[in-house]
Amino acid sequence: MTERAMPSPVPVDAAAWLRGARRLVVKVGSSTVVDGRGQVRADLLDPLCSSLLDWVEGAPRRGAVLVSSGAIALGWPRLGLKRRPSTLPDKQAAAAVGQGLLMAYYEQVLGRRGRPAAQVLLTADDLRDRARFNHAHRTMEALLGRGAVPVVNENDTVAVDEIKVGDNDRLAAMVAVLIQADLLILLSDVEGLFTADPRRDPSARLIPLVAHPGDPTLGASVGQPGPMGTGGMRSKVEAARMASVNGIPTLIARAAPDVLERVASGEPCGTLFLPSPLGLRGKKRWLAFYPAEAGTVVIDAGAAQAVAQRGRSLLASGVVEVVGEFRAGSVVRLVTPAGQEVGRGIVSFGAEELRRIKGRRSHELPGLLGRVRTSWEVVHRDNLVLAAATEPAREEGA
Ligand SMILES: Nc1ncnc2c1ncn2[C@@H]1O[C@H](COP(=O)(O)OP(=O)(O)O)[C@@H](O)[C@H]1O
Ligand SMILES: N[C@@H](CCC(=O)OP(=O)(O)O)C(=O)O
Repeated sequence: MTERAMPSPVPVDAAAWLRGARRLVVKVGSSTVVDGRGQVRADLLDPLCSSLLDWVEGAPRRGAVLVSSGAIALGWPRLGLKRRPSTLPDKQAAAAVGQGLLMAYYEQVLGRRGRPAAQVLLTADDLRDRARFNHAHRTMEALLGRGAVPVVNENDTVAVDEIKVGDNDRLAAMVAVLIQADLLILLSDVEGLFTADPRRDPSARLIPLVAHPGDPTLGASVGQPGPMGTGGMRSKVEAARMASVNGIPTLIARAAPDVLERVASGEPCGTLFLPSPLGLRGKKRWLAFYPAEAGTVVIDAGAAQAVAQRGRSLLASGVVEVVGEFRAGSVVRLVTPAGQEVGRGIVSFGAEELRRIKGRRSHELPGLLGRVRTSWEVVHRDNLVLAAATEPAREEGA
């Protein structure tokens, strides 16, 4: 776990990010939304929603998205179940009941301020496909442009493992990328990221600032989620990493009624994860989040260095092995022979062709494939994002 000072002029207090933000994503976990009796925690959420709208109305062209968990926790008592369900059909049934209750609450509380609450239910498939991602983006823009508050949750009723994002922390990071948010706030039942699970270790200390979210040792100390939570602190750290790679800072803080005011006033609270100075843009943002890779391309040390450190495209001469079956245009993982992930990218050749040309020089390729092309890059650098582990080397010099 690292607590390094940030050497650059990037703001290291959440207040500056919040003040300057135009787009904000706030995620509330199940324990924030639902009490032990299966009721909405209106005492907490009413003021929280109200301060969110105060922030939106505090400057022109601001918009906020709420990512809200709680459908299952609200739904199972209403469905007459004795305890939180453990089977998928029961969880899905509970979510179907609870999601309606959740939206009824948000419509009422946001409606008091004249703001429509817009239910947006997403699965990983909606963000995996570039065309669907763009549709979702346009819908969000339309909602924000008209002053609605999108209330996002995973589409639990239909989501099975293959199409699940899996937890709402990651979903919130994906939504932050989708709307090009300036700040992601993950609210939970804990002050922020600690050096150890504070429920188990009383000596655990709060980490106020994470300057390098890509640091692989970060998260080594995280324990299990709380009784209502799904992903726990691990998924929050992962979400913060995703956001950081995409140039978005993340604050993890305790969900208090006045938490946004406290952040805005500059009071130190929570853990702030700084964005990577090499924040991705456009297609690369999407690519970094593309959850399913169609195959793996093993590349040699020279190619890994060219791609990761010199910002070059991947050429056939650097390809050592091709794993899996995929078509041209698929997303593949690039790894070294030792298995270290270099990045992911959109490949210009199908697996079968790539096997024929691996290790060969560009001038040999027309003869091998029996056709000519204007470019022979296997993965063009514009279609490539580096793995978090390879980012810091470039960040230092940036
Ligand atoms: N290193 C850590 N720092 C902070 N919290 C941790 C850590 N390890 C485990 N936790 C636990 O993670 C819980 C928050 O995650 P979770 O229960 O999933 O919340 P939510 O429902 O808000 O998403 C906290 O209650 C805390 O006990
Ligand atoms: N989609 C689920 C929540 C999933 C989830 O990630 O929950 P949490 O860890 O409490 O944010 C629901 O609405 O019940």
